[in-house]
Amino acid sequence: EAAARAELARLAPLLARANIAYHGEDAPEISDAEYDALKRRNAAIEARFPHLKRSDSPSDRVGAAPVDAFGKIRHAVRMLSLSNAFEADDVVDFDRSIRSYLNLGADDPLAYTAEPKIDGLSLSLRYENGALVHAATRGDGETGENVTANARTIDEIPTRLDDAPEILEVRGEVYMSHADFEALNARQAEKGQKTFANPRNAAAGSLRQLDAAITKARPLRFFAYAWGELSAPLADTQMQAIERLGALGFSINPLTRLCESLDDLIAHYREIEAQRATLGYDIDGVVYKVNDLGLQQRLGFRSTTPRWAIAHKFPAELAWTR
Ligand SMILES: NC(=O)n1nc(-c2ccco2)nc1N
Repeated sequence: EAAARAELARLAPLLARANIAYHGEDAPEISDAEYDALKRRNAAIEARFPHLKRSDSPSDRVGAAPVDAFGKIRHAVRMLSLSNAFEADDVVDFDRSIRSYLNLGADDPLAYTAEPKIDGLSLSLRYENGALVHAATRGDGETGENVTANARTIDEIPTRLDDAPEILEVRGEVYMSHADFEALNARQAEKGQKTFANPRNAAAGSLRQLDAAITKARPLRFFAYAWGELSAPLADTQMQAIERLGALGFSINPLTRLCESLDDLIAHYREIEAQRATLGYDIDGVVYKVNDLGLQQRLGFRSTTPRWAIAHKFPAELAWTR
């Protein structure tokens, strides 16, 4: 017990600093895999000794507090992170927990979508009557940074939509391709300016610029995969909603698939993993979501993650090796 208390006391500041570096200065000190492992360790101790959970526990935090330099935007619908699955057994547990929550039998049909988990930074885009009114980073999940001028410079982010619901918040990932990342670092080095550790940091550092002209000069991409506030439903299922976002003009990841069974999910995970090295951009897993939006509604959210989705991560790559 005393050892557990001491370990939690050691982990809290370590994870807090790693969190700021990862989300704040866009230059992490420890790898994602180490960060994930420390968070798992912390959660395991808290599960074993619930009364020892600290008030500054990293388990309750999503993302990082927005920095003041940007204006702040309060998300109408919280932007959450995803719980992680590392082994196939975690995926079986995920499906089982959903079936028990919904009183579904083991053999009742339950479809999921499987989408590549883009390793970039989350962005929320608010459209009113088809016009982009603001763009915000995730921040701490409740409040993000206003990066509207920056988002407008990204080609794959439409500033006007036809046939959209009056209020439509689209969520997705801003990312940079490997080729664009290498070329940017070469230009940065030539100019004697800082180079980036990996494409995610390059994307975050390029989007979170107070001078949008700098963002405009950076090769940023965007995949849409979720939504926030809606004045009318996009569709009845996750798959149809994604297709509707595509029809509205957003880039949708072509590896997104509807899976009718767990075996389909795992098969598609392996399919995406097999293509990982040739995609030309970083992914760090596959996101499974319950396809029926009525069931998603019933499943709802835990404190920081949806019950209806999980991120099935790939084994960590030893270092950023490309
Ligand atoms: N990062 C990423 O690619 N994500 N993240 C979600 C997500 C997070 C919460 C709801 O959906 N979905 C995908 N494809």
